[in-house]
Amino acid sequence: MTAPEHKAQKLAGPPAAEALLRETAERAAKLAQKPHLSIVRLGEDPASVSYVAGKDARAKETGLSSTVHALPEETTQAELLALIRQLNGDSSVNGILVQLPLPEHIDEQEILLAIDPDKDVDGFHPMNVGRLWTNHPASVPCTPQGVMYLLKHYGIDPAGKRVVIIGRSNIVGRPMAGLLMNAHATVTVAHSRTRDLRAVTREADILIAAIGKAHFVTPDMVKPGAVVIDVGINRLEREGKKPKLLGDVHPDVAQVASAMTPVPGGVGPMTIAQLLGNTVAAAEEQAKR
Ligand SMILES: Nc1nc2c(c(=O)[nH]1)N[C@@H](CN(C=O)c1ccc(C(=O)N[C@@H](CCC(=O)O)C(=O)O)cc1)CN2
Repeated sequence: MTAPEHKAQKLAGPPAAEALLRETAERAAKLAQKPHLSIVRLGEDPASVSYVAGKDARAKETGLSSTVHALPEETTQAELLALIRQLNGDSSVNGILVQLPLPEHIDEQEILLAIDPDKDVDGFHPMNVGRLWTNHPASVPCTPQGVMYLLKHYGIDPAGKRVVIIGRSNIVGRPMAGLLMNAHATVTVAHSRTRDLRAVTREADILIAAIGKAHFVTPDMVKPGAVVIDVGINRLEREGKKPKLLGDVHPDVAQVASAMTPVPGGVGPMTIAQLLGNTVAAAEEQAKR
């Protein structure tokens, strides 16, 4: 007789995202003014078009108002800066988000720096990055903050655990490390120059993959019983069909892990829910003034 194969618990994103959206809607309803989110998008990249449409629709369903500024690809740096300054000065706007990636001719850092830190609902402004790293977080990037919510939703406490994050991007890896350190985890950030990556990842009680390479994490890289969080969304283009979405983690890892997020339907839905949470939090702070 063969032993039954171990299958990890599925950490599904939608129930956690719905819980966060319900809390966010309740908080929004308590404010005298509907919180307003301004979303800026340049060009017609299909993924960005779809994410921005999702943000706009979810905002309205959650009792916020939102405006999408869909600008042509060839918008200049000066024109984009002028729009951001106008939104900074508009007291009816509580949150500003510039969808990434931006076209190559735009200096992304200058744009993110121009957003009023109090309206920076993406948490990308250096002021908000500093607040996170000094353990006084204000606005925190939506995907890592969403991962923290997801872990809590499923009763997974990172305190005292060994956490390995693969990837050091400003959107996920770095802020994820800050949040987990603030939550009392022992954190390692691995990346393309890490030596003997497999030995490092096998130390993890919680392994977070945010590399952007389809099925990069294989079962031999995972300690049996670890929790695995897959932040990757890799689009596999297919002739005449919608692109297939693949995570950074190979599905066979479910035979080794105790719990694992799927792709799609894992971390992805948390990003938009957390963005709306950040927008309501910004509106609450602004209402105190
Ligand atoms: N200004 C920002 N730009 C980008 C961010 C961000 O947080 N701020 N993150 C990503 C993209 N992103 C939101 O913008 C995002 C990614 C994934 C999802 C999501 O719901 N994914 C679903 C699958 C959706 C699909 O079919 O494509 C899932 O994983 O289940 C939402 C938002 C880069 N840019």
